[in-house]
Amino acid sequence: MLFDTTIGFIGGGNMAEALIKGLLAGGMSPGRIIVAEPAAGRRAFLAETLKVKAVEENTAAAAASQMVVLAVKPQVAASVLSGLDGSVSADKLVISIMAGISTISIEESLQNGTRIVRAMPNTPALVLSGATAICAGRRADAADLDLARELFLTVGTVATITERQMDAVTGVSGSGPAYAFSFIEALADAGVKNGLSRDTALALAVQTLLGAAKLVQESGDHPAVLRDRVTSPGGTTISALHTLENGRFHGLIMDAVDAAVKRSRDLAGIKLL
Ligand SMILES: NC(=O)C1=CN([C@@H]2O[C@H](COP(=O)(O)OP(=O)(O)OC[C@H]3O[C@@H](n4cnc5c(N)ncnc54)[C@H](OP(=O)(O)O)[C@@H]3O)[C@@H](O)[C@H]2O)C=CC1
Ligand SMILES: O=C(O)[C@@H]1CCC=N1
Repeated sequence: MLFDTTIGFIGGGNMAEALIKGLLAGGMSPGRIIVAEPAAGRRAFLAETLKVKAVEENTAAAAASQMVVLAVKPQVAASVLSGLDGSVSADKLVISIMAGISTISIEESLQNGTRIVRAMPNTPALVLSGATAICAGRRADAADLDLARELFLTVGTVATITERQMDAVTGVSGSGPAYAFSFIEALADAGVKNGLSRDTALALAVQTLLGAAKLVQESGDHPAVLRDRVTSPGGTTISALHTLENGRFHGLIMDAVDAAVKRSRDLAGIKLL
């Protein structure tokens, strides 16, 4: 059971905060959560606002926990993993949310038979609307995947995938909120350009994205079908869509995701040993 588990976060940044908030909202006791974070100000913030234990040493958080969540940047993975020494004993479940870093490389770096589950969450987890994909490392079993699923279900939806699909997930839903934020910003800017106040333009843009996403989700209709229902013959929408397609909107989004997928594959090249 997830809520009977003690969880140690290595790295107390954006994603750790989002996941901890979800766990607490789901009913987890803050006393079961310990975060290792080098920045004193950040430790104080996490301890004060979330009432969790925040420590400086990664080994202290790992040693005190049954589940260890690796929530540091991939670029510091090598030094963090080597610094964990024996604090991650083989009986612990390790969950890595680091982009690009494979379960095999973490297994080889820890060298003690630890079970690893890899996950790719996203920042809407902060408002319990995240989308996470998980996959098992070589030694993780069904119970480990279930526990990880329970963890990420506290902050949104969870899909189980193969590790080969993890780079694609990173490009689509891991990085995806950033594309959506850019789209919302551009839509609001266009409203301001055409005379709306900034507040009104932003509120309309946000609700339009929220509503459109909800309509896709709840209707089950293909987005192209729903788009046709907005697009009156000779109307305004088709003029806008024409402009988007002249700018290769569809292809541009696909190219952008391809770039993120490629970067995720490149990050896998970071040597952990
Ligand atoms: N942000 C996102 O949308 C997503 C991120 N991820 C993955 O999650 C991981 C964390 O990302 P995110 O939370 O955004 O990043 P952040 O930079 O916000 O968080 C990382 C935290 O780790 C701390 N840190 C740095 N060095 C160490 C160390 N040696 N030991 C312990 N902690 C350390 C950082 O402190 P300081 O700032 O002082 O250096 C920071 O607080 C990354 O691997 C990323 O790929 C996955 C999905 C989505
Ligand atoms: O930009 C990044 O590398 C991380 C991984 C997915 C979202 N943010």
